[in-house]
Amino acid sequence: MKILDASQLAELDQFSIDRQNISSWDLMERASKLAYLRLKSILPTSPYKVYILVGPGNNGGDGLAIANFMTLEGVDVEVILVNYTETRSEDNQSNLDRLKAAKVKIIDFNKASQLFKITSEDVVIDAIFGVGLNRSMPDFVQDLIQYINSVSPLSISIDVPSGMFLDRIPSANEQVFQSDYTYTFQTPKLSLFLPDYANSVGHLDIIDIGLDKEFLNSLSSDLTYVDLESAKKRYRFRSRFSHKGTYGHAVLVGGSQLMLGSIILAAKSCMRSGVGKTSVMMPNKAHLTMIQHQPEVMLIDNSSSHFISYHSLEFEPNSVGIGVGIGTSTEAFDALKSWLVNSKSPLVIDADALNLIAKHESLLDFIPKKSILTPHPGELKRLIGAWKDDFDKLKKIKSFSKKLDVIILAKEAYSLCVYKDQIYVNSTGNSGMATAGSGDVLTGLITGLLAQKYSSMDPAILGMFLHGLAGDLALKWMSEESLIASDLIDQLGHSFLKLKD
Ligand SMILES: NC(=O)C1=CN([C@@H]2O[C@H](COP(=O)(O)OP(=O)(O)OC[C@H]3O[C@@H](n4cnc5c(N)ncnc54)[C@H](OP(=O)(O)O)[C@@H]3O)[C@@H](O)[C@H]2O)[C@@H](O)CC1
Ligand SMILES: [K+]
Repeated sequence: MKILDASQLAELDQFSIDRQNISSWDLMERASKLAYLRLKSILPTSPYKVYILVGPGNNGGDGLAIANFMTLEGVDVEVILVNYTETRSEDNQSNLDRLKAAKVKIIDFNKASQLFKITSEDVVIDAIFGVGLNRSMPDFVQDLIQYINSVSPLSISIDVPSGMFLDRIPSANEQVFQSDYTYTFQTPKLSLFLPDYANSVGHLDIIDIGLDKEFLNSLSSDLTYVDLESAKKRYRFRSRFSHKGTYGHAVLVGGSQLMLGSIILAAKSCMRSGVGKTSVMMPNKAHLTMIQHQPEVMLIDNSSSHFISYHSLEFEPNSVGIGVGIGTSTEAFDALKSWLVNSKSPLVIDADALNLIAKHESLLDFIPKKSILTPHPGELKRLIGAWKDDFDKLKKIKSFSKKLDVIILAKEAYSLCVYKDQIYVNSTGNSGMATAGSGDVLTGLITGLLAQKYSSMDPAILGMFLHGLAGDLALKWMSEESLIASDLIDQLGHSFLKLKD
């Protein structure tokens, strides 16, 4: 699914209105009705009061329309008109007139107004600013948002939390509404996925309001939200007339004296990726353990019992994944260098291989083009340097990717797969996956997909999607707390099945 900017969203809006021969008011009514239906399912069962904070624009118009639906169903609603400008949009005005006629309680809230009192038992719907926010909010709106955040009622934002910009992170003294739920319309917005906005979005729902799909697809955007539909398009069905040679030979290189589990996890995950063959180079003291865990795996001669060895393959693998558990010793550095120098095709590079590259910049020159680097935030920082905020981070990742011609998969709550100017945001995954070994499973999976000749960014994009989906599927049987990396491997088969539904 494409991620659009504010002007594209307005264009899409207008096109859909014309094509469907409806008014903008009809579209607002449709969007608001759908948001209200979601809202209904999360409202408290005990008595509650709803405050709807409404700006003078179309986001406020949505809020007023929702107020109407709630009133019709007998909910105790109070509308607060947050008047940050005197210009009220036409649809906002029509909705306001309708509410006034229905005698709903409506209060004006201006620069000079006193803050009204709410409690944590109340429900607050935020329709102050939507995607139209284009400059710092006036102080009295900031104060209002700060107050509501401090009380922490059940909070729902319409389209985006007020104070969220689509193209920048607010400064330290700017407020952003902190929602428990955000109902965004039609297409997600990049800021909703960025860690700098983590406290503001809450549970995200993307509501299809029936805007024109054909026109949406025709809009050009470097930003994509990887949902099931877009993952399915990348998946390749297997042919009955295939053999193990069809699906490639993956090599995984990893492990060191005290870190041997990671390479075992990566190998097990790789075996579940659909790859034809998996060979592993790891310290020889754990060879037997590896085979006991996964007898399908083949071993590559490795003379050291503590470290990985140099590249000395007598065959050309279809992919190599290197780095998990290798440590940052001189031996690991030398071995890594030999793998980088001697590999003829892109590598999957993770964990300590990334730390070694960050520490020894001379290694950068040897990274094969189109390699996939999978840093977690700490590794990313060592690699590209500290960033000012998430937009600055994206800029730095893009320029690193362009400079080295590599794909960066930045592991986050919403992982980002970046190649040059293109950004793919993952939709799957959960907090239970923040656990040791989770990254090793991802490395194994991507290495296995890369061996199957999935083109360009597909191994990274599909790998990140399937990995997150495995985590989500695991939660059907267990809690986030109890999820461990091995559970992800167990669910990979179910993840693949979803792609075939
Ligand atoms: N796209 C869709 O599919 C649909 C969209 N819909 C809804 O419309 C929403 C977008 O509405 P919107 O364009 O009217 O903008 P909104 O966020 O209400 O802001 C209002 C105005 O405030 C102004 N302004 C900006 N910053 C300011 C500041 N700091 N201080 C003071 N003023 C400031 C700025 O005007 P300006 O002053 O720049 O001329 C801006 O226009 C969208 O989020 C969604 O909820 C749905 O109804 C249906 C389908
Ligand atoms: K809002």
